[in-house]
Amino acid sequence: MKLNLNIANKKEWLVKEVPVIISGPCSVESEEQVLDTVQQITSNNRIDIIRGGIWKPRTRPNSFEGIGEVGLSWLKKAGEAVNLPVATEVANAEHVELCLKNNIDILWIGARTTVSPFAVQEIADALKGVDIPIFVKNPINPDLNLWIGALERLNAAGINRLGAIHRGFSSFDKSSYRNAPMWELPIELKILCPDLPIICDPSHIAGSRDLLYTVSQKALDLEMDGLMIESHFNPSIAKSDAEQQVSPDDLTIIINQLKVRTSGSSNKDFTNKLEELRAVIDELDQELINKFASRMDLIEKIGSFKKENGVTILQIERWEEIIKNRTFLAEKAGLSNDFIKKLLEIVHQESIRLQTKVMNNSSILGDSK
Ligand SMILES: C=C(O[C@@H]1C=C(C(=O)O)C=C[C@H]1O)C(=O)O
Repeated sequence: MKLNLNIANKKEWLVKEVPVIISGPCSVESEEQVLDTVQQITSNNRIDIIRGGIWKPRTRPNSFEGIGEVGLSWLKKAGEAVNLPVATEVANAEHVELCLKNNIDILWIGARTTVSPFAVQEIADALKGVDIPIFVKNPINPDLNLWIGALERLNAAGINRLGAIHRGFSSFDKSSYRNAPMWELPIELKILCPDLPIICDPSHIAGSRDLLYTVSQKALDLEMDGLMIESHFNPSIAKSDAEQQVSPDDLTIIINQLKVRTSGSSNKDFTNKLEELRAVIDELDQELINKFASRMDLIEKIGSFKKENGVTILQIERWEEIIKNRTFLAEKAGLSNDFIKKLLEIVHQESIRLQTKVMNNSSILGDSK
């Protein structure tokens, strides 16, 4: 099912050329810092929108919580100096009002605000009757409906220059990322609403400069419309997120390295070969489905035996044996360990679901096995 959002054509207001690049400091710190940064990053003529944080939601108190209202005019002036629109994050109605008073061109709702429907509704109400583009960052937890809900609330308030920003998700798992990308969520959003522009924020996903290029390139290969990359004229003295802000020179290097690929090609050799290969994939998928169906038939049979003999559904030893053996086989076949483990997990969940159905297929009035 597609989302029923009434949104303006992204090519008219935002995506003149892929990727749209939004850049600027994590936080506006001083009038000189924002102006210097903006002048230096725009010398490559590749920046479309200037960003700068004014109010910073910090996890713990006593770290830099943003310069506040005074920074709005510095941000706007810096944008005017390079003739580009400026964007900042809002978290409540007062922020919206101050941004509008200072002619900020674009607003975004941060990940910690998107999680709260009350906060999003307050912002949407403050925006009623205002024609301004708004981006919604994904909520910090991987809940697609919260993300969609925020977009719907803004759309219902009359905002139709809408976009989403993918900044990754908080996760307990230790990984090289600051926020797990979980690419499947923005992909699902894109499927549900193909017209919605999606911008990737590699700075918050990566959390460090060295991963910025890889994450940015992946976002473009997943057909995202643009990138929001934090930059600072001197990242080592930045008051917030110093490790993930990039210098103007490094920003240009990253942008120049990016490859923009197209979703199709008119080259006949390419399309013929692709069709051939896809026909083989279609057959293999059919085989996989048949095999899964046979496996699940057996699972149900085993379920009935277990039921007759009063044996539990979950058999940890057998399952551990399966994981050990199948990961060994998969590795020999050149498949990734992570892939096969995830696949087996889903298969096991389905086995348990089916056997639970078999076990419960009786009522207190009479066994219908
Ligand atoms: C099918 C069984 O039940 C469960 C499902 C399994 C499977 O999908 O292969 C394995 C072990 C059990 O946790 C079984 O006991 O063999």
